[in-house]
Amino acid sequence: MATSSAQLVETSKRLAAYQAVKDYLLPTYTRIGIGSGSTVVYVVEAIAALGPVVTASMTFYPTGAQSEELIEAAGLNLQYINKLAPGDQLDVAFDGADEVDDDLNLIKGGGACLWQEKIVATAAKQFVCVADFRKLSSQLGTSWTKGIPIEVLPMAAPRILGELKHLGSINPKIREGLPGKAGAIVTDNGMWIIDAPFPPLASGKDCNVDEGGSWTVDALADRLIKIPGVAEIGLFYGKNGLQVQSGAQKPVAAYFGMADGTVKIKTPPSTKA
Ligand SMILES: O=C[C@H](O)[C@H](O)[C@H](O)COP(=O)(O)O
Repeated sequence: MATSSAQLVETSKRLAAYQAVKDYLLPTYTRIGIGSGSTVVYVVEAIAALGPVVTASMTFYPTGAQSEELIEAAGLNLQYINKLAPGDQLDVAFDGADEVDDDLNLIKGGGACLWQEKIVATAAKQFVCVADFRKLSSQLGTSWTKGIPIEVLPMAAPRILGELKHLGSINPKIREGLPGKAGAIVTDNGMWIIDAPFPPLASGKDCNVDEGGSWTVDALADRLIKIPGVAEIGLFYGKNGLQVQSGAQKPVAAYFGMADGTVKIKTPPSTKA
């Protein structure tokens, strides 16, 4: 029987997740971050498959209601990031992405989780991204064209939409809830999501938007996060994950399940900070 494209995507997610867990979950680790989305389901499956001999000494930190349920349903030990002592770190965190560029900048938040994801990813010594082949991209905004997800305080949403248009976003919109349910989608944190499409974002620090050019990831992210009422943005950017232990928003590695059954692993250049 021919494999449907939906099956191919699921198989790819699974491949990436199992390989990432094999490479990055050491049996000595005790604190592990678990992100959100459909690819992370396979991360939890791969971890649970290791059995209690390996996982009983581990504690798992979710990034929202979905991953909390995943952890509990798999019989893994659940703990919350607010219980992590100041200065303590997770050994590793796994999470998905909506788009990944050549420098491992990410767009996240397609499933309305991003704020807690950023807190958990940056609390980890190593953040590892898992995805399928559709997420590979040379520039953010090329394959994920729905816009950058931005988590906002509801009362500030109209003003933020105006600011985003001013910065060059093309038709930013408040994300609607489920079909048949009127009103905006509400995040795990009681916020709304605005999806803000921008032309494809170059990587790096130089910004020439004032001369009619386009934004770079870092320049746009630095502007968006400063808009009053913005709680967090779905751009994971800045120093690469090999440069800083904990605090990095970018992964130390991104795993992509490919359509041909292989796994492509992208890592950042190991340049000094
Ligand atoms: O809001 C959702 C999260 O950022 C997800 O990690 C992201 O959307 C990728 O999800 P999926 O693995 O379902 O493609």
